[in-house]
Amino acid sequence: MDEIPVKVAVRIRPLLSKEILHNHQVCVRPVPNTQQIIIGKDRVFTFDHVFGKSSTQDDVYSSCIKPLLVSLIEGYNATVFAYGQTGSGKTYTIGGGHGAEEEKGIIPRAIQELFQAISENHNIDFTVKVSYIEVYKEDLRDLLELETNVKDIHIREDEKGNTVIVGAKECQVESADEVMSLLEAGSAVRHTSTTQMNERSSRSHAIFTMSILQQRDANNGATMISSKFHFVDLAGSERVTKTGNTGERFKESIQINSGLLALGNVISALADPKRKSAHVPYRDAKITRILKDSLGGNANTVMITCISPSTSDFDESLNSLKYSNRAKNIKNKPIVNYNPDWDRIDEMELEIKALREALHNQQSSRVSRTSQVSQDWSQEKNKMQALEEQLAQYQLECFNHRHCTEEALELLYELKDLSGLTKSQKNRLQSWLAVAEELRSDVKAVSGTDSAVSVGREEPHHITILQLKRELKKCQV
Ligand SMILES: Nc1ncnc2c1ncn2[C@@H]1O[C@H](COP(=O)(O)OP(=O)(O)OP(=O)(O)O)[C@@H](O)[C@H]1O
Repeated sequence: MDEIPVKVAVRIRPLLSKEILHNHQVCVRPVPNTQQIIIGKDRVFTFDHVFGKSSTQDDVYSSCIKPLLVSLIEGYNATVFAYGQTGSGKTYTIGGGHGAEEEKGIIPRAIQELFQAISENHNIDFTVKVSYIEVYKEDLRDLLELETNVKDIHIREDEKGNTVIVGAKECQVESADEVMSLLEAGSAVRHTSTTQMNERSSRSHAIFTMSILQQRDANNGATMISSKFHFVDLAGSERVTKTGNTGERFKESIQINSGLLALGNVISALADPKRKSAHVPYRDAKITRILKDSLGGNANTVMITCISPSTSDFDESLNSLKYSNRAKNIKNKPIVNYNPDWDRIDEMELEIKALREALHNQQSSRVSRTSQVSQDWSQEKNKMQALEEQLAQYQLECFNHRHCTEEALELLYELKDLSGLTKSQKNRLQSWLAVAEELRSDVKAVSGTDSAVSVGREEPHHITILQLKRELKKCQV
């Protein structure tokens, strides 16, 4: 598997009218007939492509993107990402679908060319799908389906380690016009706002993806090939002091800068010549997770660094050039993606796994609630049982008392009939009989009617339990 370096292009935009008005000077320019750029008096950098202020959209597309589109159709994944300070020309270069024909950026041109190639390749059956998401303050938003909850869009890795975004809408498209309307609709709802540095500043990282599936003639070898082209318009790096951002814009700046810092750390780790097994901090931000395959992975990648020519932006431009200079050392290993069904199955498996996890979490919270209820219920049941036993015990004691009283009474009556008792004995016997009679009527009052007792003579506590159980059932209903 060949290693191919990430290609880095630098584009210098022209001075804007307001900069000309304020008499800004130019501090950076291309060195004629080379791929070099000079900033300040003598800082020179070399890149794969350098585009000066009069470069056209077509120049950038033809040199940087056309080869990627060719490789896309061959089955390789491709990525182009625009990096640079706020207001340096990233969105202009990537192109959100607006503007006159010659002003159209990379995406509209790639769409046009892809459908041109499809119409010329009659023996290949193409299926094209597009998705469009943004990373806004570390949340993923579906720009083609705004109703989708941000929590339902996830970045996952399939078993081969490829990055997949699950949960975002993928629209199957049949024509360039159809893709253009989706691109325009998505770009219109992207987070943008006016800042001191840019009238229409992108406040999010946007990722427009075209996925193509090709079914080729079986005689030509592989039957199915799939590939993806990511077009990434990063939010611009910004100095909070310079932008004067406050409130919500300030919070956005912090998130934007920390995402770009994470990207810088990934680039540094990958570009370090001493790196062999060193950790690459892809997981530090959503944007670096999304770009994992494109930086050090299996895609053909082009980074386009946009810079402002103005002396007032000297520091930012120099930083961008240093950042991009490092990125040149990143090596990717592009591969052709055969049998996309497997990839689709992997994606579906990941989706199922995510759904299973969600279901499991839901179930376990329900189980814990149910187990609390059943715990309470079993405590109540135990209490009832203890009460039942206690009552049965009382009932039994009561029965014994009554039994003793009855026997005592019988004996006393027998004694009463005996002759030869002294008067005082007769008197004592009489008073015992009175006490015993009284006791019997008390016990009767407590233990119920005679009939109940007569049945209960055998097993009085069972009757109580049965009654209690009936009462219990009534309570349970
Ligand atoms: N090569 C160019 N030729 C002419 N105008 C340009 C060029 N590049 C950028 N501009 C103009 O500069 C302004 C800022 O450009 P753009 O919005 O693309 O910057 P950005 O880098 O995307 O900014 P942010 O990060 O704030 O979104 C726009 O008015 C755009 O039309």
